[in-house]
Amino acid sequence: MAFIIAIDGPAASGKGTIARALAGHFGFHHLDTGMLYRATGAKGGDPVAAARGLTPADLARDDLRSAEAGQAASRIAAIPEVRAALVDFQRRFAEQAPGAVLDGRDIGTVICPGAAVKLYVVASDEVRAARRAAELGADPDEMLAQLRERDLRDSQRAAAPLRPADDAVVLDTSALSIEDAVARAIALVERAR
Ligand SMILES: Nc1ncnc2c1ncn2[C@@H]1O[C@H](COP(=O)(O)OP(=O)(O)OP(=O)(O)O)[C@@H](O)[C@H]1O
Ligand SMILES: Nc1ccn([C@@H]2O[C@H](COP(=O)(O)O)[C@@H](O)[C@H]2O)c(=O)n1
Repeated sequence: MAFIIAIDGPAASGKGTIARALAGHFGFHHLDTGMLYRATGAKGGDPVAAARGLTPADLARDDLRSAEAGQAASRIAAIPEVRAALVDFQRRFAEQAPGAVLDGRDIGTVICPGAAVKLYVVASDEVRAARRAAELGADPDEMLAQLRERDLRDSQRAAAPLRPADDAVVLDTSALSIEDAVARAIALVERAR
């Protein structure tokens, strides 16, 4: 049976950074599930048809990491039929041997509720905005407003809202370097293996 690590949390909290590092450390597969929603939103047209017809080329677009793509993703991610269209792919990905790390918003709660390890990665709003602004070369205040708007939409939607699973371990990266955050995550996984 595959060893599944589920990582959820609000925007720019460091989920992807930790997920990639864990996958590299343990030799596991990694899926950034936010890219599925970003690619769906970026396709335009009917979002349900877009999600059902996602192709590798859609996921390889070079404009998916932008703030605009994040906002578009968050809007279409509230549509239950869009989410339903992406479930099977994510669950199949998670079952790959020897293990998989998936990061997103509903991995521990909906996609992989039986995951061996569940992390809920958080950081203060200001720290997240500063990190994302530095990454995108954007204004931190504008970033702060955008992240808060996205988090609110993601946590208030009826379908698979952003929230920690009851059995998730919360990891606050506000005051942690990337190296320290990754070291803590590795220690948590080691404990569960
Ligand atoms: N502990 C940390 N210290 C400093 N910078 C960090 C830390 N963790 C992540 N970062 C940086 O913050 C930014 C956001 O991190 P990351 O992309 O991992 O967040 P995320 O939660 O996956 O975001 P999203 O929700 O948009 O997918 C990146 O530029 C990353 O390099
Ligand atoms: N499992 C997931 C992953 C993402 N979303 C939505 O996509 C948006 C973009 O995600 P990023 O991780 O790339 O920032 C995000 O704001 C969510 O609306 C989701 O619903 N479920």
